[in-house]
Amino acid sequence: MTTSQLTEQIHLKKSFLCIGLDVDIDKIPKHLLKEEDPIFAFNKAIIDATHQLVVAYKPNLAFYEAQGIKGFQALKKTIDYLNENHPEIFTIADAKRGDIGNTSGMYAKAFFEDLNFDSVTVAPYMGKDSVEPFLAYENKHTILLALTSNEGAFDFQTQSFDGEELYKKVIKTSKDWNNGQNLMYVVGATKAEHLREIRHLIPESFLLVPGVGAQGGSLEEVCKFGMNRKVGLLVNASRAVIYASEDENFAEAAATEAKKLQQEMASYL
Ligand SMILES: O=C(O)c1cc(=O)[nH]c(=O)n1[C@@H]1O[C@H](COP(=O)(O)O)[C@@H](O)[C@H]1O
Repeated sequence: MTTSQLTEQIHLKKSFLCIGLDVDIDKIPKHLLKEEDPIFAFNKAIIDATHQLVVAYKPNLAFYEAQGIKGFQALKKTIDYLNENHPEIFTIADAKRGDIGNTSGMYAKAFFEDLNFDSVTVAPYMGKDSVEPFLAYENKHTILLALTSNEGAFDFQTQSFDGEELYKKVIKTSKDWNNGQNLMYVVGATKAEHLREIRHLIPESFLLVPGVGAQGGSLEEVCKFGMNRKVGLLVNASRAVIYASEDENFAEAAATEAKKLQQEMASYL
């Protein structure tokens, strides 16, 4: 999917919501455990109830890997279900990968070819040759961790080296990498006050902004400082939406939470 197609969807749905499919088998409604594939059953119900309100879904790989082969099968079924039924929805493999070049090439093949995700999250720590194998794919997007939502972001990312904060160096340097036009960046909603400066560095790039809902980030602040003339934002919520209820009506409850976020987003568009 191209960024123009994504922007089109944002205007069509009046939403830049991404729902994080961070499915913890211990948190899903108990009645689903008798299903052959409880994780997929949960995802399918959430997708069926919310697809009109969102422009992206983001399964976090950790939740699937934690369930071994069954988790991988559920992930594969989920991405296939999305690609078959909702090809207009942007998909993000939240895998936070990045390794020496030939290994990154294999990660890129896994997420872009085998699983056919539109994008993958990548850590910048190993530099240019660890990220370029992802960038080589046309119409696929590499979402680089810039300033993350967690407390540990202050350990390295906001530290200054040669008078410049590391996350800014990451952003500036990455722009010159081959196929840098395929980059998007992660900026945590809990760090919204940094968005204004980030927008000076990358006025046009899409930002994936996790951290509203369970982590307490403000959607209003994110929009105020982070929105560009083409919107340029994907705001993710996982737990606050998908675990809105533990009862049989869990998908409806998730849709209600998603609708609240979508309506707030519509008011900023
Ligand atoms: O890359 C991410 O998506 C990510 C980056 C970041 O800085 N902070 C962050 O919370 N995330 C992910 O976004 C999701 C947030 O989940 P909730 O806090 O439940 O909404 C999780 O899948 C996190 O792994």
